[in-house]
Amino acid sequence: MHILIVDDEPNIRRTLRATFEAVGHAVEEAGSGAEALELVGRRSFDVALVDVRLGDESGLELLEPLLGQTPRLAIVVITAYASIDSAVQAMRRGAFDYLPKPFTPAQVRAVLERVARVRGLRDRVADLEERVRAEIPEAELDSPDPSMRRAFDLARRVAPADAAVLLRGESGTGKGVLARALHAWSGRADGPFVTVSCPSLNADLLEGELFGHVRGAFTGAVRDAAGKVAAAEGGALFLDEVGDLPTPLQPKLLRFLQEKKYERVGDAKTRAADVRLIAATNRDLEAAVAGGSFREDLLYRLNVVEITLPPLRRRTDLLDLADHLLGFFARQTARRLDRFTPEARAALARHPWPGNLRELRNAVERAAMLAEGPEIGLADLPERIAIPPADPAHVAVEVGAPISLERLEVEHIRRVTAAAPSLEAAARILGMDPSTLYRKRKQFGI
Ligand SMILES: Nc1ncnc2c1ncn2[C@@H]1O[C@H](COP(=O)(O)OP(=O)(O)OP(=O)(O)O)[C@@H](O)[C@H]1O
Repeated sequence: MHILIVDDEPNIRRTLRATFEAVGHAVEEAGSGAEALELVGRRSFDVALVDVRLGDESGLELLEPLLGQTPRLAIVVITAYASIDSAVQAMRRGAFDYLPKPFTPAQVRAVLERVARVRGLRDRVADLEERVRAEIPEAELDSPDPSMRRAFDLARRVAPADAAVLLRGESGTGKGVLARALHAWSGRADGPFVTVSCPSLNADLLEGELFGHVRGAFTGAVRDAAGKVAAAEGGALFLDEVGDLPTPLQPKLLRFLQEKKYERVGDAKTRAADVRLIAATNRDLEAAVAGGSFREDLLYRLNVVEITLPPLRRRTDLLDLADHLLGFFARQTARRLDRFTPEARAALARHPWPGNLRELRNAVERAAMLAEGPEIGLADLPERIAIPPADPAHVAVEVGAPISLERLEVEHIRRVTAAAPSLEAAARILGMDPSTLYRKRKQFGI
């Protein structure tokens, strides 16, 4: 490390220099505050040891300008009187630690080890954030919006614990992205992150997918399979849309949460797994509990920690996000895309975004492809965003009404799905593949 010693006593400087150089650090000395600032202006340091008494000056006054120049600098304050007072003051002003005089070489080394450890952790967090971004390159894991900031702060705080986390929010608000980030910020980051999507056409298939099965356990089980719980060993299992977990599977998941034990379908052998559970839902699970489709005890096991993501239309940073995504797609397409026109911004701000971030991302990606100049105009946005509905309250959504085909499609899918006994049945009525129905529900935020 590069270490700066700021002390007006040459003897102390000499002793410290010898201690540090003996273990391979590079050292510079300053006898006054002015000298220290001069040196910091010229090159970067990892650690500064600053004596509280610098002749007539106070070392404490030096903290702010030093940190102003190098925010990452770890400042260790040396105080002759071992006075708690000046140490507390120093820490309040951003010092990393303090050393009471007289100190032994072992104490000095211990402080440096702490600096190195904290620095290592900080670098690791930055590295992990980078990896999450690489996986979802447009992900913005910071936000000035108060409710988003609360959500990100909470996620960072609970990430290291092994407790189950329940992510709530409408479709497309970023629950999947946050689940990955949470995992990347946890101590299990080197372990796998495995996703299971709970809306399934068949409880048996889902049970097999989750816990594994032996050959012949059910139709289609042609060979033994280990399942996703086993695949997530040492890492995290992300249960997407957990509100759609079929009722027969709920007691099995509950047992797994309580005991970390499970059996493969068709196998009597009990197996154990070390897996952290992250679940997401866009449903009102309390209402599902009241209606009897979701077990209350399972809900209380899943929501040890609950993080709610706000819908995009309520976020104060909607336009910042649009700018962020525009920057991302400009880089990706190597095109010059500077900004949205004021009209386009107004349309973005007015749109209700039923598909939330997913819809915004898709709209910006599309606009980035269509736009000719450096500005994104109204014409580059999808019609439903660019043109506000004439008077939505008075135009009935029905065949032949003056509305777009898309609005009709959304309404039709919504009604058929609500009336059908299962998603499979709804897909059959609509004449589409169940996976297409699943995708469309996501796309339109149904
Ligand atoms: N933090 C973010 N920054 C930028 N884009 C994001 C962020 N979070 C989500 N998105 C965008 O929105 C899309 C949808 O996010 P994600 O799949 O996490 O939502 P979700 O809430 O899990 O949706 P669903 O409930 O439908 O599964 C992502 O693919 C990404 O493009």
